[in-house]
Amino acid sequence: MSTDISNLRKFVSPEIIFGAGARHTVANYVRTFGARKVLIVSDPGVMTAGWVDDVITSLEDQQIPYAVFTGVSPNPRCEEVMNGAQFYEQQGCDVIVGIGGGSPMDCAKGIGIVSAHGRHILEFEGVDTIDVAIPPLIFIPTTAGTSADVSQFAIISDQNEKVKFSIVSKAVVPDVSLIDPETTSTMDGFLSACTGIDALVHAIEAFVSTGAGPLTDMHALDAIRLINMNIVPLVEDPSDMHLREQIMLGSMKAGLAFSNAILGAVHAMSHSLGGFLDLPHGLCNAMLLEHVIDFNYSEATDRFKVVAQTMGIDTRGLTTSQIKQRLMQHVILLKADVGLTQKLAAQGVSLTDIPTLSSKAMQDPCIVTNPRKSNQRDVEAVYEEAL
Ligand SMILES: NC(=O)c1ccc[n+]([C@@H]2O[C@H](COP(=O)([O-])OP(=O)(O)OC[C@H]3O[C@@H](n4cnc5c(N)ncnc54)[C@H](O)[C@@H]3O)[C@@H](O)[C@H]2O)c1
Ligand SMILES: [Fe+2]
Repeated sequence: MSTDISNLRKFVSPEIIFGAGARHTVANYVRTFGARKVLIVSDPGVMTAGWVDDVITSLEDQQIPYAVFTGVSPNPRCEEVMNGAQFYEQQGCDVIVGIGGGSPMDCAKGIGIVSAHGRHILEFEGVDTIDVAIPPLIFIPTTAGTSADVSQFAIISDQNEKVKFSIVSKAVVPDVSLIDPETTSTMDGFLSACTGIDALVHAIEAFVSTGAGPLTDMHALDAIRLINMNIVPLVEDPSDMHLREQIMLGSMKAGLAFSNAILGAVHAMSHSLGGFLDLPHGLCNAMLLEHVIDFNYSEATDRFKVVAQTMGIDTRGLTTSQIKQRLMQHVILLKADVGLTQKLAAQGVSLTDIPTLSSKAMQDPCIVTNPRKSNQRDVEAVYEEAL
């Protein structure tokens, strides 16, 4: 009997511990890897918020040696990965705990890759480029957005080329993800909005991706429902821990979906934009979302109809074109309600930048699973709409 391998689907995920207080169990998980010394990777903002101290307390309670690396900026850079890998070697570490948003977690993945291979991080751009086992990774996300703690992506910024590049591999799925909604309580409204919209984009792009399937769809739809329902109330009342938990759950489900179904043009274009202007990742996605939906809609009408219904739009009696308009309008209003009304031009993008931005977006792996095949001119037109 022959098997058509194009019909096969795989699903990867870390061991996940979800719930308030999960971060305090970090030393127990470190122990299971027999760690000699732990490298904690974080950034100054997360350090100031106090979350790194909780990791240190947990490790000290069990007399586990550690070193702390916080030289990571938003949109983590190649040099930061290389510095972190050098520090990891100097300190004789053998397990990595990443605590923070997507930036420290991606930098931690990069440190693991570089220390295992002894080569520059730039050499690992692309899909399945990792051929040596990397050190155990235990992650604690402090934003409810990127889900780098469950994903097989690492996104690093190359400031020589002014572009962010993707490393996609099962090897960068962490071993353990301690998802603790309490860590998101110190995010301000803008960060909560940017990261929440990033998670929503993950879920929508995963659901309409050409890599979508039965193993990812339920996570994507649950994520859309949870984020759509709770993100505006959360930004209005950032202290509501129940809402924080719902958005964290939505983010995790979006992460499981996109890690396995991959993403689409919003992320391809957003990586290009974020590398070019060093803007917050969620903001880049927000500025592009409805314009990419507009471009993609005709190639995935049935799927977008389900997205619209999941966001509470009553599609009965509506034509395809009316559903599309209602969905785009809903997305614009949702973004406005969380304070994200920015346009590309005001962020520093000019018409003459668009060919370069587009050619870089065309090289991003996320463009491959976009539901509508796109050429460079298509991508340019979408950037122009978003100006
Ligand atoms: N690997 C993946 O699967 C994946 C997916 C999407 C995005 N990303 C990447 O993740 C990065 C963005 O990550 P992000 O949006 O989580 O933000 P971030 O990690 O860049 O953090 C942004 C700022 O928020 C601060 N911060 C983080 N958590 C905080 C908290 N709980 N309280 C107070 N301040 C806090 C940080 O100190 C930092 O100054 C981008 O580089 C993006 O490309 C990766
Ligand atoms: Fe993202």
